[in-house]
Amino acid sequence: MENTEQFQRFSPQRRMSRRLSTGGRNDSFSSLFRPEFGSQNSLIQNEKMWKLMQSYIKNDKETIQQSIVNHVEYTLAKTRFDFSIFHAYQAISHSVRDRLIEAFNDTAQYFTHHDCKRVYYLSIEFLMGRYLQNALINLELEDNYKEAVLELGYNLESVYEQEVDPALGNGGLGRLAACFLDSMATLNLPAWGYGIRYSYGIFRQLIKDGYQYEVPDYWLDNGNPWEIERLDVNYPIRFYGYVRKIHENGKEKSIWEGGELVLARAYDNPIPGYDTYNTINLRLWRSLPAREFDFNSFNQGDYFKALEEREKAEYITSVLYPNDSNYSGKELRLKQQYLLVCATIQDVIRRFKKKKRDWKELPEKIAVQLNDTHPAMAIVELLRVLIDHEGIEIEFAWELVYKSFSYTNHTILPEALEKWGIDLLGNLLPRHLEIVYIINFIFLEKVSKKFPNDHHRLSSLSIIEESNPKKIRMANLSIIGSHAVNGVAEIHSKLLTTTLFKDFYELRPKKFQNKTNGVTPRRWIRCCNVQLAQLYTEQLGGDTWVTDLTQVRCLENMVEDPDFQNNWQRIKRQNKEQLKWWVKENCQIDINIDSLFDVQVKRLHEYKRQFMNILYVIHRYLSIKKTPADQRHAKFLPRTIMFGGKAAPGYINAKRIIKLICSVADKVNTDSEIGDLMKIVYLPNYNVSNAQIIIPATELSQHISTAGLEASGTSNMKFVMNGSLIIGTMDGANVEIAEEVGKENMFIFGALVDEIEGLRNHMRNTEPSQYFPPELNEVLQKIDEGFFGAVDELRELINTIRNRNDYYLLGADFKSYLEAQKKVDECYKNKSLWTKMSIRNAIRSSKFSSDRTIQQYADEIWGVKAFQIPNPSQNARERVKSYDNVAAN
Ligand SMILES: Cc1ncc(COP(=O)(O)O)c(C=O)c1O
Repeated sequence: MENTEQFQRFSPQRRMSRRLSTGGRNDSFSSLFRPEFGSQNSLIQNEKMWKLMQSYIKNDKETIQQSIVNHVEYTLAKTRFDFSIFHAYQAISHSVRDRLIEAFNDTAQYFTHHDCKRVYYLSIEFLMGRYLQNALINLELEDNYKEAVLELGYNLESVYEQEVDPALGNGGLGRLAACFLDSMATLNLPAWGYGIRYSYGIFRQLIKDGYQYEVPDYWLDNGNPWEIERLDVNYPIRFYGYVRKIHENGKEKSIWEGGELVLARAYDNPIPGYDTYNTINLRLWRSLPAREFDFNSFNQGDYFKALEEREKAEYITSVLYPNDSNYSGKELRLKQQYLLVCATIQDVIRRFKKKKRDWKELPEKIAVQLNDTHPAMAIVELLRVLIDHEGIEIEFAWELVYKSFSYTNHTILPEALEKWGIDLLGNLLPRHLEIVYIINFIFLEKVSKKFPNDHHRLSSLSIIEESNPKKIRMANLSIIGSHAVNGVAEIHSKLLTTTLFKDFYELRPKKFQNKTNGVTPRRWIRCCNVQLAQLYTEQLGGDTWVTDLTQVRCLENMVEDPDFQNNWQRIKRQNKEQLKWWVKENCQIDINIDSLFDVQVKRLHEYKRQFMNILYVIHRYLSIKKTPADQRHAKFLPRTIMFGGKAAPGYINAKRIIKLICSVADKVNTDSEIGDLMKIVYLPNYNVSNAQIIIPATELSQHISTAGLEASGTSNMKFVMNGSLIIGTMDGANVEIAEEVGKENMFIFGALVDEIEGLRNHMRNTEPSQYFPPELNEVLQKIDEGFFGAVDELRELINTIRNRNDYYLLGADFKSYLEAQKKVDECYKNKSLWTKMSIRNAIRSSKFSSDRTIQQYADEIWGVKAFQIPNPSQNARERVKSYDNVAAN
């Protein structure tokens, strides 16, 4: 038990000596910190209180039941006469939370005690999904709770269903951040996530008459047992105002003042690792009115107006922007971004300064990872604090910043690249605009020394885009302010260095890296596919594969084993059964359990080409119709084609694609000639908890983006891990999946990334009806004729590809897509062959564990090491007396 003794040597006084970080009039940065209150506090002096905290809560059935019942009575104040299963969920969650908090506090103190280098993962989105099952599995308490809860009259699985799905993200980027947290905790890294606690997550999607309706998702309606509101952790955030210059000791000093102040309050969300006691933190910020009282406005009698102003502060973190891969240049969005980074940087600096040390140690103690450019203003904010508040010379401050930051790029789509107009930015953050100009000036001077008179290069590298109005390019800022830049799959990282960031690459090639994405096997196998997890555990003689997925590769010798194949098929069938019931309940459609479950679930986007999928479905439908009835079953395999995903509310073409899918579904599903041969389903409100049902049940999943446009994808990895075969293009992580599982175990089609430019040129110079294959022309004509109704809007949709304007190259890839689909049918006819391919996909997918990804980030970018807190003895459960050493957090 490494370090236990050291823990015991510290005095209890310091435990609550955390500095309070706000309050009062916060007109200057130095007034952020209130004096410590610890030493005067009698509770802290009271040895008895801390002694009482020394033992852990036990995890036997009776203790668990008692803790649940206590929460029913004392937390929820419920009686037997008004108690529902939802209250049971709340009480159970609180009892799990108690256990999480023990580990969470001890972990925080352990890291502080070891003064380890920490990584801060900044992301504007965290798409966490439900907590309860994940927490129980990571704490290895699921069986204990199952038994305890059953005796109290509840089935744990039904209790899981009570939880709202916290959806504080749009899709891949936010879900990646959630998987990374799980891996950082599991790998014992001293890591913190920082994000925003939106009151409204991504909207709930309803599909009615084939149209998407967006319903606000006020996910906090019934409280959130998983968060800890930190009433004492509030930071002031300034917006607008002006910069005043003063001279001090012969130097010019900038003071940013005036404008508006709001507070950012911390909400902590414990993230437990698996097979470790370490539990890390996701700290989310919520905006609140600043506390100081504006006597003027209240005195002038405009009481309600003054209150309204204060309400506006809460609005900042109210809503998640529902755009995926699309930049929205709204001031409120910039406010959200700045609130996140300003509060986070204050928190990071406060923690760094808890110990007296030299600023040069900063990059040895912190690594800040930017998940895309949304939090990039953190670069400028840290520099501002160092030069304006800490009085550090700019050259040295810049070195500290640059060494501390790293940046992950998630897309090369031009519409997703963030660029803030200088008027908007300069108005909201005047001092930051000045600093951006300074950074840019220093940077461009260095560039022009290396490349004299290369104006083109200077203008492409500049942070300022010389457009009208001028714009700040956040990607350029992120690259310049980071010591490492990475893409998220090999092909994407390569494209960054050859296209979007080519000039940056030529300047500093070593800065550019690849970190292929990954997903956590805890949620995406162990939680969502319990039977598969059991099979692995039985076959491998233990469950250590959950933290070392490479072990499942050892099952290669089972691929030909008929018993293993049968088990594999049985598991898939049970998962299909579960999805069938979900579809019945949510879509009122009966689907054929023996049909091939063919799924495309992801955000609706033209580059993801759900449009091409549905065009193929129409072709298949027409082909069935053309075949004489008595030959149809011999010629066509039954398929259930499922789509799911949200369209951004303002994305008209994406919404038209939903309409087309639903119109085709209406036609096909009610066509008595088709019967069980084909069903089309639009799965509403695709989110993490639905994904956990859909993915394990899928047999074929579609990842069919135009080559070069999907940076990585992460759902492709989840599907493969769960034994789905991929029909896909050579794009994103599909390329590496093919390397791992073997091309022969996938259905690959379509143009390669190097061919795209040539195809686009060809398309522009050719009549579409000539370059489209006849099958596609036939399908387009049917839509045009009104065969599926909604003629006007569907015609608008098909015109997006018909007017020599098929940017996403559906026409070019359609023929090879048809061929790939034919191969799918052939393979599916041979059950044994399909099963073997499915097994190979799953057991060869270990590269795509986010544990691998995070270990690479830790070693190759962050330079952080694991610190595992000693696990308290399972028998005695004598608590490590860690409470008495240092102020945590
Ligand atoms: C709810 C949700 N949305 C979006 C994604 C990302 O999907 P993709 O990688 O296919 O874009 C995922 C990944 O599983 C997800 O769970």
